Amino acid sequence: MNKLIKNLTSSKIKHTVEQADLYPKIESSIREHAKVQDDLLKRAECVFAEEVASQQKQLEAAKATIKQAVTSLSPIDTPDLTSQNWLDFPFNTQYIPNELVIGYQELVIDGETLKMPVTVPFMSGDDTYYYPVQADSLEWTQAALHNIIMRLSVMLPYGALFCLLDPAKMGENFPYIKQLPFKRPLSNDISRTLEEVLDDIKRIKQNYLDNRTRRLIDVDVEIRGNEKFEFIVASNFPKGYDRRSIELLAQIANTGSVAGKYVILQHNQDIELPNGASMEWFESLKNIRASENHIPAIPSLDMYMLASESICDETINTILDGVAKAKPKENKLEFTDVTDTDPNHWWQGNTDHEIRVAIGGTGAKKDDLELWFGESNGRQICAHGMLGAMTGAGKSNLYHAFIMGLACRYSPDELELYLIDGKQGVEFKCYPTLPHAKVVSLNTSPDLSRSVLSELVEEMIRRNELFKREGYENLRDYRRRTGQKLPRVLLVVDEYQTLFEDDRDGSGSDLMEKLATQGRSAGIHMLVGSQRFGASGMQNQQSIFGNIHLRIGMQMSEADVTALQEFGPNGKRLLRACKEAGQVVMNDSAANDDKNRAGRVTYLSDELRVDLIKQLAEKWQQQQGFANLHHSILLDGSGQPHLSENPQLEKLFSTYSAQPTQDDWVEFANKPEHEQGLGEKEWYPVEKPANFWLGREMNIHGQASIVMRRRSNEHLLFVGEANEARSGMLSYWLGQLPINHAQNDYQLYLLERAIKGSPWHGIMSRTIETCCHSEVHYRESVSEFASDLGNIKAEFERRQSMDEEQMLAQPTIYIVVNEAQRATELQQQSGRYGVKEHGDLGAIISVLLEQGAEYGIHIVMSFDNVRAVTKVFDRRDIDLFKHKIVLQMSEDDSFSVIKSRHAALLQQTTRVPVYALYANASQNYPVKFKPYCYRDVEDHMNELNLLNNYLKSWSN
Ligand SMILES: Nc1ncnc2c1ncn2[C@@H]1O[C@H](COP(=O)(O)OP(=O)(O)OP(=O)(O)O)[C@@H](O)[C@H]1O
Repeated sequence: MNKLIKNLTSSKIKHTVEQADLYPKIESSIREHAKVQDDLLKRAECVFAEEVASQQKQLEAAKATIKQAVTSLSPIDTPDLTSQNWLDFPFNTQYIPNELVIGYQELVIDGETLKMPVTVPFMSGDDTYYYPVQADSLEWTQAALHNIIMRLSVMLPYGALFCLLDPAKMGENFPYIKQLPFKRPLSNDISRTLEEVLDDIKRIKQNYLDNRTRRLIDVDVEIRGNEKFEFIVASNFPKGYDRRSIELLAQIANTGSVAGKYVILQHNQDIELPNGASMEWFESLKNIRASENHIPAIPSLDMYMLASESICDETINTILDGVAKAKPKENKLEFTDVTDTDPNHWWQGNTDHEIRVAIGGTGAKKDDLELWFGESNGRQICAHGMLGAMTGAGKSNLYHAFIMGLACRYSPDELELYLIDGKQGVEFKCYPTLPHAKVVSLNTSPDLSRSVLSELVEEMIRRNELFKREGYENLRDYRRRTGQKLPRVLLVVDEYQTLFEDDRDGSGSDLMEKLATQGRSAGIHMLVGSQRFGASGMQNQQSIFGNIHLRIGMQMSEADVTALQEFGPNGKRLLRACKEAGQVVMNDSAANDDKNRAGRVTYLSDELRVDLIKQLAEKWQQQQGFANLHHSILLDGSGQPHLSENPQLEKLFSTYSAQPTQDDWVEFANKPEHEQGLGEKEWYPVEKPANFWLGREMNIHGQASIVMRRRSNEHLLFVGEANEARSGMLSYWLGQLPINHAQNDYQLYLLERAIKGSPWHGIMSRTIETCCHSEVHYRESVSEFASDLGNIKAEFERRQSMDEEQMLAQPTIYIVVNEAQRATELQQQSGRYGVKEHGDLGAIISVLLEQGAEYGIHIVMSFDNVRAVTKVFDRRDIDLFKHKIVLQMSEDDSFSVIKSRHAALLQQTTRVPVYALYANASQNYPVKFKPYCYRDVEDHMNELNLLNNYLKSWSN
């Protein structure tokens, strides 16, 4: 610039432009220009200095960040495992190692050397790795393997399974192998071990993976459950490997990562591969030390990678002790993940062609495992199902998830449930108030379970006849064309083998076959469960199983899986993998082994179940405008029945608001039992029939009752030791007199001989005081009773001369003797020729037994033993009791009272519940039932009060 000015001001140029008068202008422009340039330079210098300062600042900040990052690395990312305090590490979280630390880089910052972790991509892709090793690097690469194994143990304390291969030194290179909580057992033949790994890969692919979920790592943890990731680590490969085992290992390396199996090799390149084997077989194997695998922390800094530091035994022990104590977090798939529990969204389903609900998930989805019965839209049929699972496998929970899922989806007029628990089962005890539950049976005896099936078979026949009559093919057709909401029925039987126990005539198999083959068209489906699929004693197995299209298996013993016929090889492989409660394999295409679906059932807690049942019950009650909550028919095999639970009694009082007329009684008696009537066709008012409920029969509707009429020998005899049953039955019999007779329509003469001070004394008087309002003659002394009998005899003689019309107007007379064994005055005495003869009282009773009933005079006697009966009556007299109720007794006694040994078999297996037998002279077979028993005063009073309240409702 100065040079330019100098030139311009030289004399020569000055002279040239002087005349033009330009010089001053040029000079001022140049000076101005020079000044601008100077300013610019100064400003540039200034800006540069600022930028340098800012960059310096950034560099310092970056250094601080790096320092901070390195010093606050979490223990799982720290390159040096030995430097950590593993004693305090919680080992309670799973960290999926998408990036695995395999060593460190050193970075010097301000004179301080920092160790930066070096990572490789790991479980996120198909990466498998090898350490290339020559003889001199064998040792440090072995240390690197230990580091990786320990780091994976820390990261996946209950999710890592190790398969540590060291065939040449037989495991010596992994001295801590025993301490690892999860390791694959190794067989002497390495190929066999590797084949097992490959089998496992197949199983996992089948079990969890599909188009949507391609890798185990992507499967929901709730569904994956305790399925582990496996790390196959081979030391000093290929020493000790033959061609086959290398081929298998390569196959695992190439295909295993999707199934969570990852291979890491220490490849000793000084050892030649066996003939024909090639490292090329390992398609995705990467050199772990090659820098392209690493994600360097600061790419622009050229740093040297060092291997992991060797890890000391103490650290290994501490880590493995911690891992051994690690408890997996419970990964439950919750019922609420799958089912909408908002009552406003319930009951949207329609059961025209099927019932279907999700009970869990198979893979990435939580709700794609469905159970269904009916005909799917594609016309696939699934009539019935069978569930096999060992105890603890989650069978009960599956029933609950299914039942409650259905109950939320379908309203009670779309679906009815019959739920039968096994012999000792009370799993379904929460369901009586579920509005869908029609029958709930607990502690179900074989007889009882068969009777429920029998009821369903009858329902099936009724339905199929209805469809046929009205010209419809099946339930779907009927519902669609008539718009009638006839509900589908689902029968669930837990421990279904009970059906075939003590089943001499094969009726259990028969009933099951009928339902299996014809139930579907009537919309009746069964889900039966047991520990095994088959059941001993089951007949017609082929025909039954042919209609069980759905098979559900849960965890089972190895032997049971092997013996299974209901699943093919694929299904069995999946079943073997069911290692936890809730894991399930389903196949809804009977024997098609390609249709297996494996997954996990949702978990439904007891509290939630009870709460949902309550809400469902309330919703139904509101919707129907019922005064009371719904109550299903509850059968309990273990307890005695209560009169207050008798649905026929309830029906009688709810139907008639006053004492029923003769016509009402005919109507009620003729009504079938499934409509809560008596199912009694022979009910003629001229015979003044009276019905007495004495207990519950071993079937759904059957209430054990006797009808006493004005016909010959209509008398009642109770015999047996069980006092609570005899006293119970007799007292409730007494309580029912006013149900059958209006006031003044009957007279009761009762001799009570129960021992004063015993628990049985006072039962009858209490009943009479509470319930009987008619003419009652209660006696405890035989002499008073004797005079009553004298009067009755006179009345009997009076009635003998009456015509039918007059007779009908006479009240019925009941003569009752309780604890008759203690009324010795009734006993026969040896006569003059050693022949036994009736005394005065016995003679009257004998006459009345023979002829009294036609004249409306009935005798009811209760004895605690058969010997006492035979002391009062001879064989002929005993036969004059048309109705006999006997309790457990010896065979001889049973023969002498009911002419069969059935009463000797009543309490064959248990003392409770108490059973009784009703032998009716005009029926061939005695009927077993559970009698109403006397338990204690409070219970007795409650029952009597209820009865009295009913009776009062008639007199108001
Ligand atoms: N789907 C599930 N998810 C998680 N845990 C479950 C699941 N199902 C069951 N369990 C757990 O397993 C335990 C046993 O389940 P469940 O009572 O249903 O088994 P079970 O096969 O009916 O056994 P048992 O025959 O002995 O009654 C339950 O207490 C529950 O904690």
